Amino acid sequence: MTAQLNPHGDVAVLVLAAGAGVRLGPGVPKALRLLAGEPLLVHAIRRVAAAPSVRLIVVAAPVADVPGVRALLAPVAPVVVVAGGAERQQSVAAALAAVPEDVGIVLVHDSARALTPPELVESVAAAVRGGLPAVIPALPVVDTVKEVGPQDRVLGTVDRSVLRAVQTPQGFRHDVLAAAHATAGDPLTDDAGLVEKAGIAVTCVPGSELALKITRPLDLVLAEALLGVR
Ligand SMILES: Nc1ccn([C@@H]2O[C@H](COP(=O)(O)OP(=O)(O)OP(=O)(O)O)[C@@H](O)[C@H]2O)c(=O)n1
Ligand SMILES: C[C@](O)(CO)[C@H](O)COP(=O)(O)O
Repeated sequence: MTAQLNPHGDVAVLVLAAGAGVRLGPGVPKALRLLAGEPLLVHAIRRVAAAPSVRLIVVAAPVADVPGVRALLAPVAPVVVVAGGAERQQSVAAALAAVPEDVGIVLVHDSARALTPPELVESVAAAVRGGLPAVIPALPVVDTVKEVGPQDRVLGTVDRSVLRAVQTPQGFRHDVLAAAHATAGDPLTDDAGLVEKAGIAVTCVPGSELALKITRPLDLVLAEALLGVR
C-alpha cells in the first residue's frame, strides 16, 4: 500500500541513491541491491515515509535509473525523483533544488542507511524545529583510534572521548543548507561539513545502531540479521 505523507508537515527529506556502491562489489547501483528481497532504497523510503512530520521526499537516483526508480517507488510512497550527480554533494544539490521555499526543514539522508528508524528522522527534525540550525545524529567511537604516518608508523593515540561517528539523516534549516550549498567548494563527505565551513553551529543528537551505513558486503549480512530479529 502507498504511504501517505503529511501535507501539513514541515520537513523535506532528500534521499540519496545515486552512488555506485563500489565498496559493496560489482553489481547494480547500491540503492537497487537487494536486502531481504527488496532494494535498499525501498527499505529506506518506507521508513522515511513513516515519519509523521515528513511532507516531501526527493530521491536522487542514478541518471540512467530515474524512470525505473519512479516505477519502483510508486507503490511505496509519493516521491519526487531527480537525477543525481557524480559526487554525493552534487546529488544533494540536485535534490535540494526540487524543494519548495516554504518547507522549513530539510533532512539529507543516505539510502545506504536503509534501516534508519522513523524515530531518528523525527528526533533530528525536532531538534531543528527547536531552534538549532544544523543537527546530526552521531554515536560514540568504540575502537581505540591511532594517528598513523609513513610506513604505517603510529604517531599517537587520539582521545576518542571527543570523537563521534556521524550518521544520517542530517537536518538543517532550509535557508542554512541552501546557503551552504550555494557557496560550496570541493566536495565533502557530508553536508554538515559545508555548514561547519560557513561557521554555523552543528549539534549532535544521539544516533541509532540501526542507522548503520551499508558500505561493504559484511554490512548487508548484518542488516539482514537485524531485519530478522526485528
Ligand atoms: N554521486 C553520489 C554518491 C553517493 N550518493 C549516495 O550517498 C550515500 C552515501 O554514499 P556511500 O554509502 O559512500 O555510497 P556510494 O558512493 O555508492 O559507495 P562507494 O563509495 O562504495 O561507491 C549513498 O546512499 C549513495 O547512494 C549519491 O547519491 N550520489
Ligand atoms: C554522510 C555520511 O554518511 C556520514 O557518515 C558519510 O559522510 C558518507 O561518507 P562516504 O564517504 O560516502 O562513505
